[in-house]
Amino acid sequence: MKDMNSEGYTTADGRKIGGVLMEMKNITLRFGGVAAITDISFDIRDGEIRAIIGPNGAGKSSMLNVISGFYVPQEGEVWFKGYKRGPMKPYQVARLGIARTFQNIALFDGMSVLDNIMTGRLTLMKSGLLSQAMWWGGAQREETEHREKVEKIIDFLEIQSIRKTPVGRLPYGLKKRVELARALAAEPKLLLLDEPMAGMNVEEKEDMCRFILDVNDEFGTTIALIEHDMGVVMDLSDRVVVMDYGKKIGDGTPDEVRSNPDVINAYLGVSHD
Ligand SMILES: Nc1ncnc2c1ncn2[C@@H]1O[C@H](COP(=O)(O)OP(=O)(O)OP(=O)(O)O)[C@@H](O)[C@H]1O
Repeated sequence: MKDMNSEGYTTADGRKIGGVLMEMKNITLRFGGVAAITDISFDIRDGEIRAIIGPNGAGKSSMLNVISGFYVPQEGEVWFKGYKRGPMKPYQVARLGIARTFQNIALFDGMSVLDNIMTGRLTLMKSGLLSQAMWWGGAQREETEHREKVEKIIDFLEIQSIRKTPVGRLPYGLKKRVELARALAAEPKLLLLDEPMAGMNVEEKEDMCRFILDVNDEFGTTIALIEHDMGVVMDLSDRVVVMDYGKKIGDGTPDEVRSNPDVINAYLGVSHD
């Protein structure tokens, strides 16, 4: 990483990263007496791949849910695109340009791959039922545009051959790819990935890694992910936040994090599987 400032920085591999897209300021989140997150601050820069890692129960999922707007922290502030974000409904978050995948795949098993991916565009669709009835040509044109965008994503993620297959019949790795496709269909500015490699074999992990890098490169999508697999995270990410027992114990490039003694003690020295 070179010349980190408010305008951005340049990664070791020469990519230009922009200014702050999202900022978490002193976030504290409690469930009854349990503090899942204690006073954590960090930012996510425009165009970067940012990982949040940590042992079981460290608070990663809780943090992803704060970023996605699903949880509202008791203390602290969330800033996105220069505005302080208040409590929001999921569709409002989607309209802001934030999309996510889930650890336990959340797709419609009985529906085809294509139809599942189309659901990702729902928040972008202007035509409701009434306007479709009154303005049929316009609605058709809109439908065609949505289909074209979705077909582009299908090509990009190399899932043309399964576009008509019901999702329930697909192997796990492909379901994960379809979920990524659906999230991308919303054309997010910030894409949140919840343990994208969980449960995958080595080959599936390599594929997923390649697609995440390609999405970032091709669409310029900023990506924040939580992940257990240390190796994958270190290969993929520009910067990494490390959590342990709800606190932030490290934040920096993969190399910086790897050599941080607190991180080594809390995370790397322990087996978590
Ligand atoms: N809905 C909830 N109600 C009560 N406690 C919760 C809830 N969600 C999380 N917690 C607690 O908050 C702490 C952080 O949990 P969280 O799931 O965020 O960690 P994690 O790092 O994602 O763990 P894992 O890697 O096992 O998924 C844990 O002590 C957990 O038991």
